[in-house]
Amino acid sequence: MKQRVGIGNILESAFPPRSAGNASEAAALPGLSPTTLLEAFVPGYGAIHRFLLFSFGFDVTVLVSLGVVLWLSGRIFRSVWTIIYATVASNYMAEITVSSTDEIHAHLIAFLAHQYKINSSRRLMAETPSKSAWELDNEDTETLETTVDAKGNIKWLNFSNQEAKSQPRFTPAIGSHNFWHKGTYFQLRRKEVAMFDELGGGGAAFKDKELLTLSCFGRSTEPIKKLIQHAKAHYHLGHNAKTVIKRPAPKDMRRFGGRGSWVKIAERPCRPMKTVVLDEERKMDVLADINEYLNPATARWYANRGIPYRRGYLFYGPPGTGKTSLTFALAGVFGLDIHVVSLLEPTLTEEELGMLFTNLPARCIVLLEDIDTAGLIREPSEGEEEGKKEERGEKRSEKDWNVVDLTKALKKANQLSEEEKKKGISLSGLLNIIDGVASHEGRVLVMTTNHPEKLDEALIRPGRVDHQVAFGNATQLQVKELFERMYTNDLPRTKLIITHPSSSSPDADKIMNKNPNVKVNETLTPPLTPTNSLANGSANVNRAVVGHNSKNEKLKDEELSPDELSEIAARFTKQVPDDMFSPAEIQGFLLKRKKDPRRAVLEVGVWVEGMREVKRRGGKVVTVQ
Ligand SMILES: Nc1ncnc2c1ncn2[C@@H]1O[C@H](COP(=O)(O)OP(=O)(O)OP(=O)(O)O)[C@@H](O)[C@H]1O
Repeated sequence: MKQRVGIGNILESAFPPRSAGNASEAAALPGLSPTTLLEAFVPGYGAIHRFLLFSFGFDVTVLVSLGVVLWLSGRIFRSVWTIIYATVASNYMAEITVSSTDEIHAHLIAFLAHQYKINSSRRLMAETPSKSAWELDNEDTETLETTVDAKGNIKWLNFSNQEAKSQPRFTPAIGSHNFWHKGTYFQLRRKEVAMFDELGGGGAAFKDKELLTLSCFGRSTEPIKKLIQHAKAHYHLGHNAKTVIKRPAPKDMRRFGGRGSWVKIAERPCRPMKTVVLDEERKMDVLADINEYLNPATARWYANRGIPYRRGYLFYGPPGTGKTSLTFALAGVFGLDIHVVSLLEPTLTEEELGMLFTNLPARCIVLLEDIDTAGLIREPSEGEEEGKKEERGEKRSEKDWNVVDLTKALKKANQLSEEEKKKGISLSGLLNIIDGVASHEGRVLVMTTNHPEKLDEALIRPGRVDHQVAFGNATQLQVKELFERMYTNDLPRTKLIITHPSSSSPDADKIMNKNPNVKVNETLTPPLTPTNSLANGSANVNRAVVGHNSKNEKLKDEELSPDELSEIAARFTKQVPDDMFSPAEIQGFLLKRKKDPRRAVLEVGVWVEGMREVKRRGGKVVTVQ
């Protein structure tokens, strides 16, 4: 019979168990000693034990027993701790949970990412933050320059490694974390939960949602509320001089309702009101009107008189005359977010639009751009429909119907309903949402259009549109203003760098208090492409960068005094006819000569003639730029 030969067997035969006759051994290893127990559970343990005992005089059982005792104690301690913690947590701890569908979640995560205490945690999650050009500009420590080598080759700016240089953001990983804040000990639990989410069309799927639970000792949630408030303030601190633009969240997120129905799509520096070239009186009218409306006392005034607290504005005029620009400047002045809605979005239904309006913040601007192209459909009344049929000669008696007609009619009805479905929002639906009984109060609604004459009367009746502002092509005065604004010397670029609360200066609160740990860093205005230095390089390079015109080379990048600028602006303005070009067109012309006002003066005559010709022909492709 074949015998199994293993290491255990070999050791067994080499170190057989002592005979029971050995009295001292028997006393040391009684029937239920740890060694016999281990022998029962671990095959071959006895032989190993004897080998180590005989060879090195080392009783491994002592070590193993110690390990088992420690492991058992650990288990017992953990179980006891869990029970104690659960008892303490349920009786002596307060907690607040935040869902990732709410913006507070983002505020808290951003705050915790900044918290040096969390940063020192051993379990972090690395995220690639998406940053806008403005944020990158604020963070750039070095100012890039375009340089020219000895051979006259231009070294253009290159951003190929910008992704590599960008700093990841570290946030607390999924799990538990502890930290101190303002003398309070907090526990943070971050976890993902799968939610059963019904999708449109009868489908369903599991969706991940994150829950953030903050807890602290004590029966009051006050410290957590303060922490959340602090996180919110911290988040908004960097956004004070920014205008936040939001749009409806994707369809499956909108379903949860709440403030998560809107998502931030952009955040840009506030547009100063003075950069919008518009008749000063008209501008002041709008500003005063909105200022009056937003005053908290006005809400009471409206309520006392039973007037719905809503205000609508219609900005109308040709393309590129500043309708959107004024909306952004207004948002900056009043510190409001802009909620942009496109009524052409195919997935947006009337109910959803209504829900989106009910989830607007108390004060905000809602922007409905190009309302005339929004494809709003006015449901025809029965009379109108009959009339149309008669016009088309479609009216006939019931007897006239045959099977072919019937099939055609059914097919058409199906197609129509598909089209209707795609259109999504009807005029009556929109009217209801704007000022129906359940519609939101407190918002500023701005509708823009290039064709006010195409709008339905009902849409712009007082109550829906309370203030209309006309925009037109630039007057000569406005042309001068645009010119002067383009060539006014920039003030030194002032960068506000909020220093990251580091371990040496850990107090993030200093940022929140009015004694901020804020470093104001003055740097020069961004460098110009070195056209002057290029002039010393090869003639080819010079032409490539400078573009054309060599006559005014010596005048480039020259700083103009206010008097000189005003004089050049007057010469420029004289050549631009009143009310012919939109501010956007003039801005486009000037932008191509943004470092060279005198060149703009020299070339504007040719440009005006060329553009006049293009407009006369009704063409779209410009021959002069
Ligand atoms: N009145 C203005 N003052 C200053 N800049 C203007 C003015 N009008 C237009 N611009 C400039 O022209 C560009 C387009 O302007 P804007 O989007 O505000 O025009 P709009 O009237 O909303 O156009 P559209 O009807 O096509 O939406 C912007 O870069 C803006 O700076």
